[in-house]
Amino acid sequence: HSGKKRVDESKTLTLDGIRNSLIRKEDSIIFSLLERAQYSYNADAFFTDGFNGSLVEFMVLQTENLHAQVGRYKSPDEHAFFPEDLPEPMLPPLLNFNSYFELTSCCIKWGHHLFYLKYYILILLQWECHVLRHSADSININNKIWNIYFKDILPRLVKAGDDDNCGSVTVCDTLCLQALSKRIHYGKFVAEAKFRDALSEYEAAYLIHDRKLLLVLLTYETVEELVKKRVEIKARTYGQVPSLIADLYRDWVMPLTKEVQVEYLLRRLD
Ligand SMILES: O=C(O)C(=O)C[C@]1(C(=O)O)C=C[C@@H](O)C=C1
Repeated sequence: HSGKKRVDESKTLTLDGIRNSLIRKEDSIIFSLLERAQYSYNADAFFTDGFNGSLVEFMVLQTENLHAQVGRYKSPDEHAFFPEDLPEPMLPPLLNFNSYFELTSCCIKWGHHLFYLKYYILILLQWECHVLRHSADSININNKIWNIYFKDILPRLVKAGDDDNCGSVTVCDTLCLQALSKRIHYGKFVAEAKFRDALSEYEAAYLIHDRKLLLVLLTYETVEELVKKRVEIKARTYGQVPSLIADLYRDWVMPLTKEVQVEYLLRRLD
């Protein structure tokens, strides 16, 4: 029994489990990119007057503002594009090892011992689920994702020009950016699983801070081929630009996921 329990508990940390999670995230990415592909580029949505920002910045910031209030960006697999401008959640902190300390100070301050008792218990139950190292919090490549999305991905995906759909376009862009960011930053979990599977190799590369070696260690060409093929097949069932979406995966999505992995592994033992 105990053997089986160990396997169950570690299921979420295995590379296979994490790869399945990446597969599910593919659907949101493909679907939101194909929705966006119905509209033209609509540069007006990205025009910034240098003071108020662009319509799409407004949309992403306001969406993040709302989601932050229910604690979205306290989760280790969520990364905001405008993290510095977000409000604290209205809900009690969600339950991981780090929030134990926030919670303690909160309780001392307000004396809500009973109210928070259930959260203390849940924290203890979830102790094991704290998968990533603390240094993971400092990795957020959303600025890069933003620039690549507007400069490289969109121009390949959509027609140039305007079709007077600025509003719809900003909604689509927000969804695309969030889906891409979530998948790419999931690289942290992929890297953690790989590190645990091959401690000594990754430790050796970490010690000499060798980015190239880390990249070689974490790259699986055959898996990348499979991902590309699968994305192409999925995109074909929805729309007319299957190979383009697969190419975007090859050129941007997978390389950025690997970049997050390298960054994570470089800080994993700090
Ligand atoms: O599945 C993995 O091992 C990953 O690291 C994910 C991923 C990807 O982005 O899909 C990235 C690098 C690997 O070469 C293969 C695939």
